[in-house]
Amino acid sequence: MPGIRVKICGLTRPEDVDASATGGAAYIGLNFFPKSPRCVSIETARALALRAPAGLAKVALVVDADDATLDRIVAGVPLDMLQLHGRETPERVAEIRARHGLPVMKAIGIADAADLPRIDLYAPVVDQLLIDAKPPEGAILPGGNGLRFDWRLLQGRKYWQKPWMLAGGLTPGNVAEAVRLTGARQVDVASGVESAPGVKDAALIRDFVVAAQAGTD
Ligand SMILES: O=C(O)c1ccccc1NCC(=O)[C@H](O)[C@H](O)COP(=O)(O)O
Repeated sequence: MPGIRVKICGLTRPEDVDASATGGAAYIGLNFFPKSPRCVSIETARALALRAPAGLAKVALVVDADDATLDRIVAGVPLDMLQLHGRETPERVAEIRARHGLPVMKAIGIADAADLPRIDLYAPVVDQLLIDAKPPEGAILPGGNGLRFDWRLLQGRKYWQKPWMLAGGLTPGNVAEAVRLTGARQVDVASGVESAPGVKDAALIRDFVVAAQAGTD
């Protein structure tokens, strides 16, 4: 069985790229949501993406971005995937995927069982799904809040129609349990590997990747 693939989301500094690569991550996330403490400019994102070694996939995270914004990001940054973390409809997701020629991952917020059908709604139009905690009402950030949902909601549902990642409040201390409970083969983390918002911690990244693999033991 191949190992768990980890995405470290919201890198802001060159040393975060190095820590993700040496720590064994499979993906890095570059955040373009202006209100996020993890937001980077196109110039910074480009420098971070160019620093990533071959095999470390670069994912651009956007929230309800318009075409002009997406055009600038895609033209300026070498990318492997787009992550849509807003209220994009399935039609908009399909449009973005066709326009930019990049694989697209749609984030789906989960709070309770009533949210689960949205996964099947988006599955036909995406390359990957990011199953994340739903942000609380009125939250400034639609993701990256360090909140988890009840992982038991995903129990017994290992095989969606598309590859998927589990996210939301994961930490080095709980990711093994999350993997065991949900059967996730990919996990994503932002705040659980930070020493402060937007500041990744190399030791936490390393511990997180090791702990994620332990979930399959
Ligand atoms: O991380 C952010 O600041 C962010 C802002 C706006 C939209 C999405 C954002 N993060 C998306 C991610 O992929 C996070 O890794 C995911 O939501 C999990 O975050 P966390 O619970 O902090 O690990």
